[in-house]
Amino acid sequence: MATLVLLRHGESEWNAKGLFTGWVDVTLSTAGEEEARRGGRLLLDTGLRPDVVHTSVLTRAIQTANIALGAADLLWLPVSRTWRLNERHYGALQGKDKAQTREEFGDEQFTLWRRSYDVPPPPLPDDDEYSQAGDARYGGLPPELLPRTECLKDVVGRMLPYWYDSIVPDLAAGHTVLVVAHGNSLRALVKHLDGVSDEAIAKLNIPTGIPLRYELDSSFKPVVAGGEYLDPDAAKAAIEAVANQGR
Ligand SMILES: O=C(O)[C@@H](CO)OP(=O)(O)O
Repeated sequence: MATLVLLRHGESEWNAKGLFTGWVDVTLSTAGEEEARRGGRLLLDTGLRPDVVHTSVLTRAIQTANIALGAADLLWLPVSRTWRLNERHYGALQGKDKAQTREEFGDEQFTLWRRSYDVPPPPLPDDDEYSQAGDARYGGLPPELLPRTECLKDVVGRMLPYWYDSIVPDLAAGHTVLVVAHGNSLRALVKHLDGVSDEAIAKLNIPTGIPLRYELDSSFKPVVAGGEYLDPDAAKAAIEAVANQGR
């Protein structure tokens, strides 16, 4: 048996403003910092002690990991960072207001772009103010791997190599692993773990700042489907709020 804990970053400045964010590197809001602290305290209070941490290379996930680990008195843990755990690249929607996008393109198109498994938004031009084309943190990536847009299926495709090559070996070594990432990169991981269908994943949302614990069997599959949020009541309300964004 191995233990995996998933934590979505706390509310970001752009979550608070209702903007599509994707790879734009925004920071946590004050409420998001508090959510990250609460996440760390939940780990401490439930006696769930990670041994290693994996995050994306986006500031909001790194801040969340630092704040949560600080609250759990675990700032010394080893941390690995990878672009493969980044939020979904939201293409031409990055920087756009969710409610305005829904009004302009209609509910069907909005929901298709936001939650369908395999329909990406239009690509983001490299000269757009919200492009990551010149961002130093991706300088070491082969250019063909740097996305200009992604659907969830693309995120599953770029996240899984990291799951198999870096996270599974930690689990196999007996470590309790904490993954601090994003709404859609965690949806991609949950889809893989729980074998969620392409249709059903559209309805699955991840709340900010509430640790989700999975016990995994020897094949690294969940013993209990869907795992267990450390604060189930708070998670229920927060999941609803994510589902209703832009409405
Ligand atoms: O804007 C984004 O990058 C994501 C997560 O905040 O939004 P959504 O939940 O709409 O996919």
